[in-house]
Amino acid sequence: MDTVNTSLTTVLVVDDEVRSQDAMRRTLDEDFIVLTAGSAAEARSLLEQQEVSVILCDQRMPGLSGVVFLKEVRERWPDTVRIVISGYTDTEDLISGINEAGIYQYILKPWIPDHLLATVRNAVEAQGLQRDTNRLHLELRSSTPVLRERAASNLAQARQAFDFERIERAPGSPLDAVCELAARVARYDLSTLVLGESGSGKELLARAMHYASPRANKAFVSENCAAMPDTLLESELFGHKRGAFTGAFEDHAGLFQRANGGTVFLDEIGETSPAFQVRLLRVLQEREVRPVGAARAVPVDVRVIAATHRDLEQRVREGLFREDLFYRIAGVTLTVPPLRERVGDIAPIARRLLQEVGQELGLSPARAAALRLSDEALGVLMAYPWPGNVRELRNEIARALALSEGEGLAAQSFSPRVLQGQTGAGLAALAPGLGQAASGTLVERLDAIEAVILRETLLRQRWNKTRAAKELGLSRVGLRAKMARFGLEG
Ligand SMILES: Nc1ncnc2c1ncn2[C@@H]1O[C@H](COP(=O)(O)OP(=O)(O)OP(=O)(O)O)[C@@H](O)[C@H]1O
Repeated sequence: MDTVNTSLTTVLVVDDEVRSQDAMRRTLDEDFIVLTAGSAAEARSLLEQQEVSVILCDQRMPGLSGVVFLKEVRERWPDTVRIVISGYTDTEDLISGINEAGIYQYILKPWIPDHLLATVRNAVEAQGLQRDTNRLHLELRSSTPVLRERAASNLAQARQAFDFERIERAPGSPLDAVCELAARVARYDLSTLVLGESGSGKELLARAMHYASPRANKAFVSENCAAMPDTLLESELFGHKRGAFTGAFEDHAGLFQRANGGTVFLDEIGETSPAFQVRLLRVLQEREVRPVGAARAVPVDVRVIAATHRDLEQRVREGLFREDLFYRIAGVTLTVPPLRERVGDIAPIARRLLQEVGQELGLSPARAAALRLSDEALGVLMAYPWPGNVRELRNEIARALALSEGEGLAAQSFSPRVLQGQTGAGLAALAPGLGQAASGTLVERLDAIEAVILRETLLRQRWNKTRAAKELGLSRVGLRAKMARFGLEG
């Protein structure tokens, strides 16, 4: 069992296979504190000792299935985000337990490191936002005048928190035009498609639209359509009736019903299967959902905002996305540019994130507001292309702030990949290294080329040695030996 650690975001991996534990740790430990447990008993004992934000639990463990354990976790530690990892899509046990255990996401083996990392990052964010939304809607439903008054003031706060003005940007930013159009269409029930790379701010924009619309006092619910197989996604969005499938012990209202009167944000719509697209199209056309196993459909009144990082029109041309659904969801299309195309936005966004993260780390609002970013630190942030966009910037600031002392961030606190300033720089950008290959013995020249290839791969893989070794067909040990030989450090 791991030693106990204290940190902002802790992820607990529960898996009886040490090799899987290690693989997950390697994928996650740049961004999170990762604890591992080989059994439910070990996991319980860790949970009793410290706060854990996310649990990744293998479905197959000796003596106890993942979802059964996660059901217990839900009861005892309800704020924990629960993710199950399984090699089996439709086992009865999994389906029956998944709703009761309140599973945030379901990841199929073999999992892909980037996807796993993105899922956990999203889960951490969702945890914070969901808590706020739940509180707000609980209070709005409550009936005493005092509580209603409080709820109204919470709604005012939410409106302020998700106002378009809170989408940080520099004067003249390309985001101005996007926000202006979004604000203009927010009050109409036009279906909206938000395009943009992962982490660029699509959900933030969708939320701002919701709170600027007449639907603001109803729920905003968000679902990542790439996260689960069709059967679960359908049950999650449209609900199911008791007895609809093995283990459906109770009626379950889907997100569309729960968001009635409000807004449903469907993230990663481009990843949905043709079968699911047909069902969604029917719901949107008929404005009613039929829960799985139900005889009758239920009318729903929701505004749908969909998002994707894909070129959806291209997918339509390739026959991967239904054209009729595309036109149904893309009444208005908004495109959030990647952060590298709006370098000017980095300074205001970084300052905002520094304050937010400072408060999350326990600083008072006044002390968090006093945190400063040195010019040198800002220069480093502006030189980096941010492939993971604002989400990556946020994680970098959180990490750097946790490591630094004093009143602000110094450039040295950033991680090596950000300090290097470039990812995907390519061989051309590393020409000085190649210059050394122009003279010397054959062995010396080949060495120089090898060093350049290693460095380029490591930069592109953000110094993740497992991925770099895999790409180059080396073992991790072999890669480390070569890095030591060429003086490369990550
Ligand atoms: N302009 C901005 N100002 C302040 N915070 C921002 C801005 N853009 C994004 N963020 C923050 O960055 C994080 C990622 O944004 P968001 O979740 O909206 O991205 P996304 O495009 O929906 O990502 P994904 O497609 O991966 O779900 C969130 O914490 C969000 O609040």
